[in-house]
Amino acid sequence: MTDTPPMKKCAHRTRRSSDVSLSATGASTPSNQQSVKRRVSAASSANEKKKQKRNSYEPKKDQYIHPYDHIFHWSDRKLNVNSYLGVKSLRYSGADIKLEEERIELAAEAVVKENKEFVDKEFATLFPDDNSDDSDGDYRLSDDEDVADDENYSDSEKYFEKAKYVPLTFTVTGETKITVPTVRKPYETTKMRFVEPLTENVYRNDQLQLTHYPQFDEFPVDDLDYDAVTAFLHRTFPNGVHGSWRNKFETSDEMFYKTLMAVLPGTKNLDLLYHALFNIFPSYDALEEVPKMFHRLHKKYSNGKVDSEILELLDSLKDPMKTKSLPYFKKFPFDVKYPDTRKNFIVRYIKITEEACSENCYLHDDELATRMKGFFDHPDSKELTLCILKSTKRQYSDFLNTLLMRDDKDVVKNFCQTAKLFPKDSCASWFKKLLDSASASYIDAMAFQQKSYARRMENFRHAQKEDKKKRREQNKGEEDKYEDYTTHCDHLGPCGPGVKNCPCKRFCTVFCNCDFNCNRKFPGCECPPGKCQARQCPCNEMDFECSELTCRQCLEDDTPELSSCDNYVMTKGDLKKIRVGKSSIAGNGAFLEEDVSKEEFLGEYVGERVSSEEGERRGIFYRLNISYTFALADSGDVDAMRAGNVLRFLNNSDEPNCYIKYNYVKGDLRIGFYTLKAMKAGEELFIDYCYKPDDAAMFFNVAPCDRVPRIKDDIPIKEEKKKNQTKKQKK
Ligand SMILES: C[S@@+](CC[C@H](N)C(=O)[O-])C[C@H]1O[C@@H](n2cnc3c(N)ncnc32)[C@H](O)[C@@H]1O
Repeated sequence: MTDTPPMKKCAHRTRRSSDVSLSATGASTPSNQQSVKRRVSAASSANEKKKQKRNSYEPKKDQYIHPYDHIFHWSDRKLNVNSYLGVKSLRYSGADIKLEEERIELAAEAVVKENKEFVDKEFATLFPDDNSDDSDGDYRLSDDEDVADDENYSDSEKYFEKAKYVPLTFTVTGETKITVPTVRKPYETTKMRFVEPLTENVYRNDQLQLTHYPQFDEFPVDDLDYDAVTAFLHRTFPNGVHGSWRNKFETSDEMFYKTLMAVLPGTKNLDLLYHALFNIFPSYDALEEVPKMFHRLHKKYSNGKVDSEILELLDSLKDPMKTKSLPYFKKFPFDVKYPDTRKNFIVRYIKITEEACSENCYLHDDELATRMKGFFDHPDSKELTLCILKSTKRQYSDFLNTLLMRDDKDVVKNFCQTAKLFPKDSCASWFKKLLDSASASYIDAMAFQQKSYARRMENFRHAQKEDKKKRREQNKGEEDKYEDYTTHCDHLGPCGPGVKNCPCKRFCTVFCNCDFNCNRKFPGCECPPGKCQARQCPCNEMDFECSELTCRQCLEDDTPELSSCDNYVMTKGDLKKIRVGKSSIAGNGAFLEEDVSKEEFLGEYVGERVSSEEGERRGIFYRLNISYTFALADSGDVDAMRAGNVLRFLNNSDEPNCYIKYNYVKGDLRIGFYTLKAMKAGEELFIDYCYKPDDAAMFFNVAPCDRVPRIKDDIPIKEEKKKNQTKKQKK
């Protein structure tokens, strides 16, 4: 788990292994429950703070606006999209949501009615002589059956009454009273388990809504309290359980789209609209995904008559996949996404406006008019082409970032508008600074040479030393933790933890989009082949696997069969021959199928790469059975429950023959398994899970059926047991 305290005894060779352990996430020991709660409450207070901060958001003049800041957030923060609709942004309350819901419900009812009429008409043409005779196999309910159906099933309360499962209200210790929507006990089904084989981690989103209730018969107890488990699930998933709440309108995509189009013209606040939509149609993905889906549906169902106003509106909503709310989306192959990473400039086009904004407008400046000529592609052009150097001066960077890094757009349509946001200088003066930072041709821009490796390494080490000093003062000597190096930066100007636009906390990597001479960019190593296992190798020192983007020499002789670099094993995806067999300790285990030597790489522990929060949620189910989750400090979890490789079968031992070492591969933290000694084929492999005593007691000594939480409480069961015992004694 993310905040696992120092482990009892750990054979890991990793220097900072205390950050990580095979997670016993969700184990139902009291201490663990408390820690989950603590984490939840800490997270919620942090969220509250974030929310407050967002609500008080007022873009200041002069403020750099990062592209992500324009992305739609689920808050009542003021958004440009509302001004597009010609109304002011509104803050909203519960009553506002209710009103909005009513508006949507009306529209949805109309769409459903229209659809029903359409279907009826279709049927009428298909079966013009139909007189409800089902003799030809076309079964239709008789009038009587229709009534019975209505009476028994249309009203959910009556339905539940009939089924003897009524909604239950109860108080969870120390928490608020909640009403639990009841579910019917599912039919008996056979268990189905399979694991998808993986060769590398796959990134998974947070699943904020549970897609379906679990098969309760999977839980190995007879007296399981279904209602309590249901309540627990509702508390665990922020967006509830699919289909269990107000899912009044189970509709098709098309009907959902029609409802949206019906309500959109009267919309005063998009935040509110989406919030209410989600309340009514919870089955339509998580809250964060609705805007994206809206875009997709519009493209699909507008029948070629794409409404440009709507599209513009949708564009302004942006793709929430890019936001930080879904932490792992940002990690998709950025080395492909940013192929220009190694270049030191960006290209932008500036549209020359027709009207001057003021007396000090750049359009009135003769000197600038002459300079501009050098940036036109041809004499009649109305757009300047600029190659802007990323290493622009700090004094200019706020302005240039706001002007050029917005909306991922290449063309700046209104220079004066941005200049107005920075009134400390005139429009003409900002334009001059823009031209100062740019070249007119790629060739000129490329002419800036990359500094030598030795120079870059020297700058890097110096910057790291300075940072470390500062951190030591701030953290009072606390040990460095593993960090997430996939937050690559993408801005102009210098980098660093104190710099507004730079998300890189510790240092930049080759995947960052900053200038190639950036002082904070890790330059890789220059070791000869086969020498990178030594701690003297800068990559090894940083727990980074060598990369062909930074390290030239060690990978020079690399072939698909044989790696010339010994710090490249996980990138290559090497895996020793290992089979699954009956363990000498518990359940299945992993056995060698070839001889290995000491300190040999066995393979990477792969699975679904999820956020720590998602790991916690999944852990709630795993505590009922078995856990395959590895926690990676603050970088999330690797869960091999549903997908993984053979290394998921390694059991725990206090005398392990393998150990774990964590390495960054392409900036992402990954788990490597290594041997502690030479071994022969046939031997079973073990690692030390580094569990806390509570977790060990839970997962190693307690049968799964005894781990099941009886939230409604144990008392009736205990009393039942006592009664039985006294009966027996009497006999
Ligand atoms: C990653 S799995 C290991 C493979 C597992 N034995 C199987 O059959 O799939 C971890 C689970 O194995 C079991 N386990 C591992 N080491 C154990 C040990 N030393 N004693 C008891 N159970 C153990 C626990 O149930 C634990 O949650």
